Amino acid sequence: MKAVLVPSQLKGSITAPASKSAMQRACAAALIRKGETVLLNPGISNDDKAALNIIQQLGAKVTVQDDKVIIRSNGVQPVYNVIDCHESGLSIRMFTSIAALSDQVITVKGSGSLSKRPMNFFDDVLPQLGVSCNSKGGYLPIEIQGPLQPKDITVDGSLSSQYLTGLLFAYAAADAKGVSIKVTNLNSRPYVDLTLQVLKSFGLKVPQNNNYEEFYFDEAIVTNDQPSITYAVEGDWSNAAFLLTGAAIAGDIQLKGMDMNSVQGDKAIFDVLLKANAHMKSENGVISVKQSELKAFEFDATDCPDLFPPLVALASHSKGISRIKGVHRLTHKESNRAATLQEEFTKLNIPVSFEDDEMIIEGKTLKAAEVSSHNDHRIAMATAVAGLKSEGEMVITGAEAVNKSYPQFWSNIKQLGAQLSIID
Ligand SMILES: O=C(O)C1=C[C@@H](OP(=O)(O)O)[C@@H](O)[C@H](O)C1
Ligand SMILES: C=C(OP(=O)(O)O)C(=O)O
Repeated sequence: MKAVLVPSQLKGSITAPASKSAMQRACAAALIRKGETVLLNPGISNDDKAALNIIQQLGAKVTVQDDKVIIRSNGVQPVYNVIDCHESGLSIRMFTSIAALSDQVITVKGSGSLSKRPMNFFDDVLPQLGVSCNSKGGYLPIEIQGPLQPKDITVDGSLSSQYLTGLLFAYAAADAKGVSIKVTNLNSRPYVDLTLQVLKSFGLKVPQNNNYEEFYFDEAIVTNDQPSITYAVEGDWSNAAFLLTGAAIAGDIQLKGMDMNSVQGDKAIFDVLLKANAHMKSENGVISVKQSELKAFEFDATDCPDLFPPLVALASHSKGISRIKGVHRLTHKESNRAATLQEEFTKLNIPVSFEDDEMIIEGKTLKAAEVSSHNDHRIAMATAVAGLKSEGEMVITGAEAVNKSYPQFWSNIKQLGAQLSIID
């Protein structure tokens, strides 16, 4: 699928999509919690659908209604010996440890970009917890057989925080007592805060966080006496970043549905936009952003790597040289985002270079070109919002990649006034 975009202005009011990070965690929590969960504002992205399917494969009963999802579960009781994570990094890294709570042999599979993302963490760690684990040389598919037994363990958190998230859910579900997960070099820390917040919201056991170096599950017994809980999935700061950046480049919009007190690390987009001289404010639950003369900025995105793509779009329209730190965090995403951002923005006349762990972007007049999403939703959306102000018609191939996190992206920006055609 191709998106053909003519320079345009975004104007009007829109509600942000649901956070797939919160939605997938809520699915995991609803599976391990015994009882009924009502999810309000459920996500509809491919990653969210993958999570809803996985929890059914692991025994939960799911009813999807117009504006809510009802999940009934009695804990992990697989009804199928395969779980399919499609392209979701979070789902595979979270549900592999959760599925290992069962004593059945389970094959964990995925597709597309996920087949190229490393999973050797499981080969190293799960056997230490009594789980047999065989991956295909550190890649998918992975065959596991538990039951996982929580033990004192030390894991590496440098590649991804998602593995730790999976272990925290699995330990909470297994009612871990007096054990700790020690973690070295943890990156993407706000995502772990979100995990702890979801555990708490679902009445599950929350470990003590000792400076992101140790997560200690104490001896206390947690009783789950709420037969039904309701959880509202919050708005997604990671994808809101594209709408806000697009409006700062070429527009005047009001964005609803964002929690300014969210623990999502990508909320930092608000401060970076202000730093870049965007005209924006947050009032009564609505964020307003209006186009302005943008100026270069510096930002450390080590703990919020998903902000790189929208920030490169922002930098491309910001006068001067912007510097974004944390490039090493980009290698193992849906694409190698350091390489794909450089490749695609170079086509648009925007010089992107690297110095140590920093990406350096020069703001210049954007030339229109045909760019590729590399099957990476964030590359598709970054090039699109950058192309709102350019010297001609832009073509984005592989436009369907947005379905991974934000299937409504093209229709949402069209509704805001982007002159856009989608060609199958
Ligand atoms: O836990 C999560 O919801 C996520 C964690 C981050 O991954 P890493 O921890 O691998 O950086 C982020 O990039 C991903 O999009 C979602
Ligand atoms: C990297 C991402 O997601 P995941 O790792 O969950 O596939 C993303 O959404 O940018």
